Amino acid sequence: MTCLLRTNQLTKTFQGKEVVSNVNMNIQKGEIYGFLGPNGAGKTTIMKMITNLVKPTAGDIELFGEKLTDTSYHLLGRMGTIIEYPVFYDKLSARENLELHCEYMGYHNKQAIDEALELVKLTNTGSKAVKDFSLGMKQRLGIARAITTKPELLMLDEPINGLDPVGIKEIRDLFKMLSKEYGITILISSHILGEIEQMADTIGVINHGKLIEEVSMEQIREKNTEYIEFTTNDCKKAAFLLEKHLGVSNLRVMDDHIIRVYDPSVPQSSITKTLVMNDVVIESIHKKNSSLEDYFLSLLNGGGIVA
Ligand SMILES: Nc1ncnc2c1ncn2[C@@H]1O[C@H](COP(=O)(O)OP(=O)(O)OP(=O)(O)O)[C@@H](O)[C@H]1O
Repeated sequence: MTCLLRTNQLTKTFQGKEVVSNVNMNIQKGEIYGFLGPNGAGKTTIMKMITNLVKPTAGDIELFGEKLTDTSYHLLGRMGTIIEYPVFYDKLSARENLELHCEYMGYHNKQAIDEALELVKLTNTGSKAVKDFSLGMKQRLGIARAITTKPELLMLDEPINGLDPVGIKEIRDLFKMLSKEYGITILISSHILGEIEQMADTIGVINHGKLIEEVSMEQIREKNTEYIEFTTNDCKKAAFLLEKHLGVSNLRVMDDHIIRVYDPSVPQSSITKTLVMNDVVIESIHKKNSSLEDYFLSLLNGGGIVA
């Protein structure tokens, strides 16, 4: 696989505070890379450095195999971006905004504007001024603008903000289509883990400015395990009984009342029977699957994957 975007020890300090620390990211050509992290983790700052809007304090960025410098306009022209909320000429229509953008980018292909508007379902907005668009329509127009010039890399900072569930599904399908059919590489940040889970090939997890994990979804799915979770009044006694009577060693006490058993050979009925016969109350018991959310939370809490 070819690496389309790579950062080497990328670091940014604002007023003496390091907000991005030695980040080494690797985005392969053709993949959808999901960038996950809580508010303030540093995602937007990294994206701004990749588009030359913010200058790194240290480290560097390689785009399309070339080092990014202050004058790398030819590299930036091969990217489509939405960073923070897209800004438009408010009094102009969707089409007029895209025409201006194409002119600015030196991209002369009127048909591409029709195609982009069609892809984001904004063909029937006519002469309506963008100031009268809903937030979701503006987000869709931002995506149209980012894809009009047929970029090789699309970089989208929280692009589904403001969209309703139907809109989110449409945009998710659009990204997948752009990736599969047009071979566009996509870097997308989102707080909505389920969205990333359904779209991304690779995820990069960032917390406090550090990239704490870069892993393929395939690897995460392989690590995904079934477990039995139960709520009880006495975790300590329950854990002791399960170990003594059923030989369970792979369990995790989640809090004062919740235990997870990661042992596929132990049936749920044996757990219930053992605990009830020894006067431990079970308030609820379920079979569950560890999801990306569990994985993400365990990383952010400083642990490894639960398994
Ligand atoms: N221009 C700036 N001057 C000073 N501090 C800044 C500046 N831009 C960002 N920061 C700080 O850098 C940190 C990272 O912010 P950033 O916007 O990159 O995070 P984020 O992961 O994109 O979060 P969010 O999802 O909330 O946008 C935050 O603590 C933020 O306050």
